[in-house]
Amino acid sequence: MAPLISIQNVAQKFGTRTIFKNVSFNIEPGEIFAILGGSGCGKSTLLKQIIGLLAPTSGQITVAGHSVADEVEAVRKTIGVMFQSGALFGSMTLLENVALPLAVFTDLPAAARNEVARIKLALVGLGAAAARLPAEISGGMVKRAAIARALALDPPILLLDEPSAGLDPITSAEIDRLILDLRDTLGATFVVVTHELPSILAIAGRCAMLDAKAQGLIALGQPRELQANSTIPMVKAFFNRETPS
Ligand SMILES: Nc1ncnc2c1ncn2[C@@H]1O[C@H](COP(=O)(O)OP(=O)(O)OP(=O)(O)O)[C@@H](O)[C@H]1O
Repeated sequence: MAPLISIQNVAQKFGTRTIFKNVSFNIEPGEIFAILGGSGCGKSTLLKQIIGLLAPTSGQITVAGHSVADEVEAVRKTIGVMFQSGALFGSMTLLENVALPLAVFTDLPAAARNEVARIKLALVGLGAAAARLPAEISGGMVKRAAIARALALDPPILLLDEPSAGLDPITSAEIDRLILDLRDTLGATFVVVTHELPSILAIAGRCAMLDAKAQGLIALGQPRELQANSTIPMVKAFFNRETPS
């Protein structure tokens, strides 16, 4: 099967500063793929490149067979994004937040948009909270609602930037469970940026680790395999919670 996302020899420079170079890996349909690495190594930059918000300095990215450089509109139709901040509109109910992409990108009438939004909220366990405002719900519920909004247009690929950030361990584990369930029920592919080791071990089939000092990829593989066998100090340190030697 062709890879769903193909990243080939990708580099990003800002001015004369290289963030990363020679980054290459594929993501297969149905995977939950984690992108890891310390602050500033370029995780969010790579997500922006995948959705065509930032053109790589060099290299090629294709998504579902479409070149991001040449066919960005086709690429965007295949991807739902949850940004790090969650970014729900505070003055809108959860139902209105989830229905918003349907109003912007489809010709569905309001009643149908609301019905789809209700279904997406039910999928993430928020069926009873449709009329609430973001300020009235917990941090975990905000993340769920943001995931529901990313699902609004039924994209085959979901990019989640730190879905567990700021959550307690139990709520974080509930978000992990939700991601696994959505992958299984929808057959969607997930690309998840995260720092949370328990989440990575719980959900990711494979992961890629970027490193600022190495200016690129330092590990690619199954998390438990990397945890057990990597000899790279930064990778060992991350997976075994040690100070790098
Ligand atoms: N548009 C830009 N112009 C200049 N520098 C940038 C730009 N965007 C990002 N950077 C720099 O590139 C580096 C990588 O940023 P990025 O946000 O991708 O890191 P990250 O791995 O997602 O970090 P974090 O875990 O802190 O979110 C950082 O040093 C950042 O300051």
